[in-house]
Amino acid sequence: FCPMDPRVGPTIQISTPSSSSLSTSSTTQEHHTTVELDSYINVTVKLPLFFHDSSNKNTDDNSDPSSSSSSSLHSIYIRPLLSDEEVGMACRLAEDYAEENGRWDQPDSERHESYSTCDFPVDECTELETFLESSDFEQRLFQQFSDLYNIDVNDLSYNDLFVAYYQGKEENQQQNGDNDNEDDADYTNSNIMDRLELHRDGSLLSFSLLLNPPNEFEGGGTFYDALRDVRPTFEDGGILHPGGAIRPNRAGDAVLHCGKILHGADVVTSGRRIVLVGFVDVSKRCIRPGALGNSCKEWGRMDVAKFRLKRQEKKNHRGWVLNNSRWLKDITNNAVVRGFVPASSGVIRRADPELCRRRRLEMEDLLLRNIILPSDERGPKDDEYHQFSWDNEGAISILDNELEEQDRI
Ligand SMILES: O=C(O)CCC(=O)C(=O)O
Ligand SMILES: [Fe+2]
Repeated sequence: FCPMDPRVGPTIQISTPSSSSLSTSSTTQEHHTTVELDSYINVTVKLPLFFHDSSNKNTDDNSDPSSSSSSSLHSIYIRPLLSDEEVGMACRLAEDYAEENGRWDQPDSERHESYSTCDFPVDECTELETFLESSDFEQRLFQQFSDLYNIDVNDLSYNDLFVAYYQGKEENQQQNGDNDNEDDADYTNSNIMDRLELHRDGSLLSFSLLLNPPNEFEGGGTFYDALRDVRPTFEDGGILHPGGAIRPNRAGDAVLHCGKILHGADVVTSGRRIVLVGFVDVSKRCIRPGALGNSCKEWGRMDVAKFRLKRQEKKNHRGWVLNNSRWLKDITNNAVVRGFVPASSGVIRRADPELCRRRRLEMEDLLLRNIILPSDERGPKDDEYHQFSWDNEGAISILDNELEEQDRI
């Protein structure tokens, strides 16, 4: 066993939810969701570990016990959150609203500046918002997050909740079939998205809940860089796919994950995929100060390496001829002294995509081990405004604050 080997298989658990964790029956509600959800399966996919701390062989040294093992954030959880009946209703309400208002025709770059998606926020559509409220959706979701990550529901809050739409490029072409200019790729492909590139969310926790039936599209799902080389096994219920995509096999199932895990939406090759996506913030009292800032600095370094290589490549030459004749007049014809400096191999080496990916995954692994403080290290439960006194804690926590203002990074 080598902890550095990303090909270590995932730990996948399948179980039916315990009625205590997901009971949706409520005597106070007029509608009846009963415990239908309990009959659906749960799947948990654990990310391989990438970080191997060779300097910390001494197990007596407990200077940073939090970084010594994987945490609940290393797992991706597929959980039923809406019943068949509920998800059918939610999907219809979302579709009607989006169609009437043209909300899925192009990415909304005002709401999500980087990595825009074709979407609309739930609070824009009163019918859907009211329906989700009447179904106690938030309570169900937060309870699920709370159970999975050991965070009090009072420490969770929505940062964003929206319905996103992906569509295969083929469908776009058919829809625009009256256009007979085949060269006009922009027109035939339209602005509708078929995927979302790898990114991290601004929120610590995220989910995407499939609203339409999985037989309405091919491809799609949420994919994770850390699962790229993990081989699916028959035990995963057909949910994990080669390349690292997780595709729930029933509408109403949600994929819950830490938003800081590098992920994206896999290409929808045909049909349309509608998902309810949420970014969920965790109060600062539960977060280790500086943890996110440190990881971002490392990830930034990888981006800089890539950028430097691109710049070097643009120069389009293989090196620099030294001109030492000004200083070494007597031996100007000596080729050794004249010299030739090749374009920096260090720049090429540091920007190697696999090396950068490995380093990014190591930092991600460390972040997942560290970012949530153990319950006994969390500050007092306080009113929300207490969060903002953080600026006193120095530059790194200010960096954390700035990062939190972004929706996707
Ligand atoms: O579509 C998905 O499953 C993932 C979407 C996502 O990552 C996002 O909207 O930030
Ligand atoms: Fe995301």
